[in-house]
Amino acid sequence: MENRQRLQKKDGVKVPDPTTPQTKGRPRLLLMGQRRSGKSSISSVVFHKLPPSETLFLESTARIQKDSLNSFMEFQVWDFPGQIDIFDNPNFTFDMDAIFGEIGALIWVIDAQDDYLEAVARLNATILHLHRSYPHINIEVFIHKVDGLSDDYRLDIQRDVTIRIQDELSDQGVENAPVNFHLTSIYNHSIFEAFSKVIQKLIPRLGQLEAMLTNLCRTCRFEKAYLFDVNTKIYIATDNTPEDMASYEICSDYVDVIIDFTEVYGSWPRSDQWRDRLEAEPWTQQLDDQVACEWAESGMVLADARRPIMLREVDRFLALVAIMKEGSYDKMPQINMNVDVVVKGLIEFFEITKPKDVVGTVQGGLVSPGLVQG
Ligand SMILES: Nc1nc2c(ncn2[C@@H]2O[C@H](COP(=O)(O)OP(=O)(O)OP(=O)(O)O)[C@@H](O)[C@H]2O)c(=O)[nH]1
Repeated sequence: MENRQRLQKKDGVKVPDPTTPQTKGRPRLLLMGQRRSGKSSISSVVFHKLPPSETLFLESTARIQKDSLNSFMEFQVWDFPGQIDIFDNPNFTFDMDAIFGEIGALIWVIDAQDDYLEAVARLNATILHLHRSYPHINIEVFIHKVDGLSDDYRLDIQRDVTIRIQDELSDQGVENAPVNFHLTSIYNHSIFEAFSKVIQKLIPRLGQLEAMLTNLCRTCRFEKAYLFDVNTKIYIATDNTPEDMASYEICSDYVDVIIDFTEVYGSWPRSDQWRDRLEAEPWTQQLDDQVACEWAESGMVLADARRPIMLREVDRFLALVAIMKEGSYDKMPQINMNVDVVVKGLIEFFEITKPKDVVGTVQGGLVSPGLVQG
């Protein structure tokens, strides 16, 4: 404790206190890397919706910044000051258990527009330190600021960084360390895509979520379905069809539009005339029965490909967004029924996979959604 206070006075560095109650039991994402590599910008853009151009005015981080995020799952993001090397600090010995004990992932940010050799050397030293005591920590390397670089050059840098790390680790006798690489920029969707991959590894029984979405895509003839965390636009799961950045981008932009729209207009009353039309042929059902969700539901058709996109709110954090095939609008009642079943399954999934001390004892298993074949 004395050490901690001394360091705080000396360097202005706030050392994490392992006894702080709000930090217990939540997976933690640590953002580390050299000064000015872009850590605070990433955290501000992804978790606080800061427009990327405004990161130019961010000040250098002097203390460890801890953010607690109450989302579909509670987790923390710790942003480390670039000038501090926690493994080689003459002023203070850090409490490694307090930092790395409950970690979900270590995100190491490398500025691809700068000379990255020192950053790679520090990352290597960090992996070697961690490997001894915490061999299971996922290390996610964000090769960052790739927006100004050509596609070929990006891949060259990724190859070079990967080789430098793998060579050093194998020279030190460390094989199969869990290190993954992502090319990122705050100026496009790549940073959200990379965070999606990182967060997905923290979700227990992710395979079950993916199976639900795959099943939904098959029965409703969807091209692609995503489960979004609406506040961050991170996708928590998708179906098993190949990854497609363009689909993710359009669905993510759609989430933005709906959120903005809902914030401005909230829910709106429908006129009797409009209601009568919606309840007539071919739907022939009360509108309240057709609208499967009271909160937010939306559909839109892309003019170019005539592919509808649908969005359905799952709870206040999550939304299901899917790209349908051409002509799917004719089958909307059936699709709505299936989506409804999956939404219920998703709600149940998150109830069951919550930490036991939050929900108490859980009995029974997941409901296997009974979908109606299209
Ligand atoms: N071109 C480009 N610039 C970026 C990107 N991300 C961050 N930057 C810029 O990089 C600079 C440094 O960003 P910071 O987020 O302050 O860096 P940091 O790693 O938190 O720095 P310290 O707090 O000193 O450790 C800012 O001017 C950002 O605008 C990116 O994806 N592309």
